[in-house]
Amino acid sequence: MASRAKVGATTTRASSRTKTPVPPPSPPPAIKGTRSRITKPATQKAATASKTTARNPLASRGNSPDAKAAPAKKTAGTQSRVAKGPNAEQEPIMAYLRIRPQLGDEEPMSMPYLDPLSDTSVRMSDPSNDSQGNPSRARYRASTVAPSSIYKFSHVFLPATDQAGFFTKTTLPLVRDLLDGQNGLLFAYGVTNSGKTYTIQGGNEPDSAGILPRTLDVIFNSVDGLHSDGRYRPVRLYGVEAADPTDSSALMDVDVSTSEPALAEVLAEHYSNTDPSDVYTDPTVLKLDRNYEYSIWLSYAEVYNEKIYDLLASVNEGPGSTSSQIPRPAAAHPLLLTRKALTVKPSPVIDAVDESGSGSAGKYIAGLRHFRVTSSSQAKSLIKLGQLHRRVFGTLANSQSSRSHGLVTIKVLRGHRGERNDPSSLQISRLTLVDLAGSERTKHTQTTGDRLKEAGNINKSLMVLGQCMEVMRSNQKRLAQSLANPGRTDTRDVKKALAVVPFRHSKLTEVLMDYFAGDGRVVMIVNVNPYDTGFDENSHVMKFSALAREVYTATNNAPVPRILASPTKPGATSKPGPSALPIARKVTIPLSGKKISEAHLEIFEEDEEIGQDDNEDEDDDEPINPLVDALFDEIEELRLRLYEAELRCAIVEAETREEVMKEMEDRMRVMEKMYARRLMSEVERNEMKMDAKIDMLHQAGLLGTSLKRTVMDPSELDSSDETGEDDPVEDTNADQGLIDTSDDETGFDAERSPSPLAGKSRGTPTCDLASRQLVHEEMDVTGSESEVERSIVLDNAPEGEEVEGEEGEEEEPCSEDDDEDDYVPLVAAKSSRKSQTANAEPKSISSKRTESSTKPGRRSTRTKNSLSLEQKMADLSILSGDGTGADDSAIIVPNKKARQAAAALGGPSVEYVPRKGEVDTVKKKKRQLTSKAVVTEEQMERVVGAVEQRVLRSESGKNIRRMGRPS
Ligand SMILES: Nc1ncnc2c1ncn2[C@@H]1O[C@H](COP(=O)(O)OP(=O)(O)OP(=O)(O)O)[C@@H](O)[C@H]1O
Repeated sequence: MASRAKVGATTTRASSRTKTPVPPPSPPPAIKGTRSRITKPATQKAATASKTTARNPLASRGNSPDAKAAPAKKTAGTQSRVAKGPNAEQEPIMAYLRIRPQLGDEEPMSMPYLDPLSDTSVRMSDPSNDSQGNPSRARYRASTVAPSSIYKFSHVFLPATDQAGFFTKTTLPLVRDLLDGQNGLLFAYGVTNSGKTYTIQGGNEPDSAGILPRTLDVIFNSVDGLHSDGRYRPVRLYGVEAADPTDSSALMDVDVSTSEPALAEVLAEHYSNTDPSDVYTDPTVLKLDRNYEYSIWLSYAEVYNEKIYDLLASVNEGPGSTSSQIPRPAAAHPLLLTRKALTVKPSPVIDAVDESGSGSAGKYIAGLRHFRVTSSSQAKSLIKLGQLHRRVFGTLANSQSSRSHGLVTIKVLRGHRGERNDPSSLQISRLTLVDLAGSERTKHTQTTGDRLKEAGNINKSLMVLGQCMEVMRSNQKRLAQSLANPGRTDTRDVKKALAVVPFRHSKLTEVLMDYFAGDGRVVMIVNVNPYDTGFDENSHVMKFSALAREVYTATNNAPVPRILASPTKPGATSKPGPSALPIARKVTIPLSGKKISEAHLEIFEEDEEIGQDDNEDEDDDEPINPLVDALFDEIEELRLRLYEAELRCAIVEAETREEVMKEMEDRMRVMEKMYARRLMSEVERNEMKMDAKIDMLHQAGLLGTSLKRTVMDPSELDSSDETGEDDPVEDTNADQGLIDTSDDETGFDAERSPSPLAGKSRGTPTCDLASRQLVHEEMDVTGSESEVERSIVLDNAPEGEEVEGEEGEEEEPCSEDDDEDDYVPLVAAKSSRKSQTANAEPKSISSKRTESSTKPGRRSTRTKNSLSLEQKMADLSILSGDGTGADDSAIIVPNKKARQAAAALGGPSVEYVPRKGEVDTVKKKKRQLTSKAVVTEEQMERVVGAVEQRVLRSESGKNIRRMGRPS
C-alpha cells in the first residue's frame, strides 16, 4: 500500500509540472538492452542506476521519441506490420473486431445493429431508431450515444469466421514474435456474453479451440526438438536465475486430487481430459533458427476485485507429485479454502536493462509461479486447472460469466546452443493473453451486494484501461507535435508537461503497464454481440477500440535477463508482513454429478503482504507529495462512489418501476373483481324484480287465463256492494286456495304495497285503477308482499328519471301541471291515514319497476310483454290529483270487506264525478287494454258501467279531483 502511494505521488508530481522551463538540448539517452550491453556486471549496473528514475511510461522506451535513434531488430513476424507511429519502432495497437454469431437458443431479434461496411469498418445503428435515425416512439431513451456511427478497425471478422482463421490473422504474428524474442500482449475486450472466453479459450466443438490452446500448439510444434535442459528459470519480469534442482524437471502430469475427498469430487466434476480443445492440435509450425534452444514457462493469474491471485498456486511440481491442492486450513470446515492475494512490485534496479542503468526493470507480480512445460497437452492441462480454480474461487455467476480478468503468460527463455553455460546469452520474452471480465450491465442485470462490488471493480479496471489509452494517445500527440517543429531535438520539456498515465489506478493496468509503456506489441480483440440489447454498452466498447487504435506501442526486442547469483524458491520474494484480515466469501458451484448437485465452499482471501523487500521500491520512486497523493486518492474514491451511486440509482429505479407495475396490476385485478361482483348482483336483483312482477301479473290474471280469476266482476262488485254478500271473485280465489282469508278479514291493508304498476316514480306518481286493485288482491293472495317490499327498499329514485325518457312515448308522467287534463279518478274514499300510507307505497313499487325496465339488454320476451301490459294499464290510470295521495286521493276499494271496513271507520264512500266525456275515454282505454288482454270487453263494460252508476249516485261529490291523463 505504501509502495503504491509513493508511486501515485510520482505520477501526480509529473502531471503537475506543466511550466517547467525547457532545458538545453542534451544527447538522447541510449535505449534499453541489447546482448552486448547486458554482459555488464550487475554491480556496476546497480551503481549506475539513478535513484530518481522511476519507470515513467511517458518517457519510457516505447513512448520516447529518443528511441527513434536506436534501430529495432525486426523479425519476420513484424515485417508485415502496418503503419508506423511517430517512431519507426512504434506501431498502433491492433484492434480487431469479432462479431459474434447469433446462437440457436437465443431470442431471435429482427436485425443486428452492426452492419459491416468493409474489411475494416462497420456501421453501428441504434436499434431503437427508425430508418431515418429518429428515435422510435416505442423506445425513447436519454442516451448520449450517437444513433449511428462508423467505426474502423484493423480488421473486421464476420460471424462466420472460424477459430483457425481468426487465430492465424490475429495471434500467430504474436507467437512468431515471442519465439523471436519479442513481447506481446493480447486482450479480449467486450461486454458480457460477447464471446471473449470463446475467443481466448474456445468452445466445446471439435474445431473450436481458441487462440490460447492454438498458441500453445504452435509454440510446441515449432520448438519441437529445440527444448533446453531448463537449468535456468525466469524470475520477475526480466530476471533469470538458476533453476532449483527439484523443479528442473517439467511437470509430467496434472491432476485434481486434493486432500479433501469432497473437494476432489467437486474438482473432478469439472475436470475432464477429454475436452476437444485438449485433443485438437493446430498443425502450424513456425520456422525457427535451429541454433537456439528454448524453455517454455507458464503462469496463470487472475485479477478479481482489484486483487491478484495465482490460479496455479496449488499445483505441485516435480515428478510424481503433480497434483493440484487447493489450500485449506486444517481442522476447519471441510470446504473452507484460503488463498492469498499477490502484490505487484517494481523490479529491482539490477534488473534494469538500459545501458545507462537509468531504465526501469518493470513491474511484476511477486509470488506468481511459473511452470516449465514441455508439451502442448501438459500446458493445456495446467490452463484447464487454472480455469477450474478460477471457477471454484469464483461464484455461481462465474460459471456463466467471467467475473475476473484472467491473465495467462507464456515466457520463453531462448539461448544459443553454443553458449549453454553462459546465462548472459539467454533472452527472455513473454506473451500475455488476457480474457477480460465482461463490462457489467448492472442496470440490466440488477446486480446487488457482492455482485455489485465485483461489477464496480470490473468496470473500474476497464475504465482505467480506457483512461490510460486516452492519456497515452494525447501524450503521444503532443510529443509528435513538438517533434514536428523544425530543428527540435530535445523534448524533455514537453515530456515533463505530459499527463501521467494512470496505470496504477487499477491492478489490471498496473500489471500490464509495461506492455503499454513500450515493452512489446499490443493486440486488442473487440468482441461484440450485435444481437445483444446492450447497444449503449457496445457503443462504449467500440469507442474504446477507436481510441486504442490511436495509441502507439514500441516493438523493441525483449531485453536480455539479469542473472541472479543464487536461485530463489517460488514465492520467496515476498516475505511475510502485516496483512489485512482475510475476508470470507461463500461460493456455490453447480454440479451435474450424481451425488451432489451443488458444492458450497467458503473462501478466505487474504490481502497481499507488504514484504520487507519493498524498500527496494523506494529506490525507484520520486519524492512523495502527500497532498497531491491524497487528492489523487480522493478523486479515485469519489469516482468509485459516484459509480456505485449511479448503479444503486439504476437498481432502485428498476425496482420501483417493478413495484409500481405490480401494484397497478393488483389494483386492476381488484377493480375487475369488484365490477364483476356488482354486475352479477345487479343482474340477480333485476331478475328477482322481474320475476316478482311477472308473478304479480300472473296472479293478477293479466297474463294468461288466470286474469279472469283475478279481475273483479263489476256486476258482482256492484251487487255485493248492494246486497252485502261476499265478493264472488274473492270467494273463487279463496276456493282455489289463493286468497289469504286472514288478510281479507282485515280488509285492505294500507301498509302493504299496492300495485307495482301504480305510478312510475316518486316524481311521476300514477294511480292505476285496475292494477292497483289487482295488486292489492295479489298481495292478499300470495302473502309475499314482504319480499316485494324488501326489494323495493333497494330502489333508488334517480333511476326513475331514466324511465321517463325511455317510456315517455307511451306514457307521459303525471305531474301537478297536468291537473287540468287529468282523468277524474274513480275513487273509493278512504280515511286520510290509510290513504297516505297507501299512496306512499306504490311510488316505491313503481320506482322498482322503472329501474328494472331501464336496464339494457335485460328485457326478456316475458318482460316486454309485462311492460306493454303495464303501459296499457298505465294509460288507464286515474291519477291522484296532486300526486301526493293526500285526503282527496282516490283509491279503489279492493273488496267488499274493505269497503265495509272503510265505511265503519267513517270514511267516504266510493265516489266518482267524471268530467264531460271522461267516462267515454276511460271506457275506450279499458277497451283497448282488454282487447289485447284476456279480460273480455263485456266484463270491462260491466265494470265501467257499475262504476259509473256508483259515481253518479254519489251524494257527497267532495274531494273529486281531476287527474292527468296521457296525451
Ligand atoms: N464466434 C462464436 N461462435 C459460436 N459461438 C460463440 C461465438 N462467440 C461466442 N459464442 C458463444 O456465446 C456464448 C457467450 O460467449 P462467452 O462466454 O465467450 O462470452 P464472454 O464475453 O466471455 O462472456 P463473459 O464476459 O460473461 O464471460 C457462449 O455460449 C459461446 O460458446
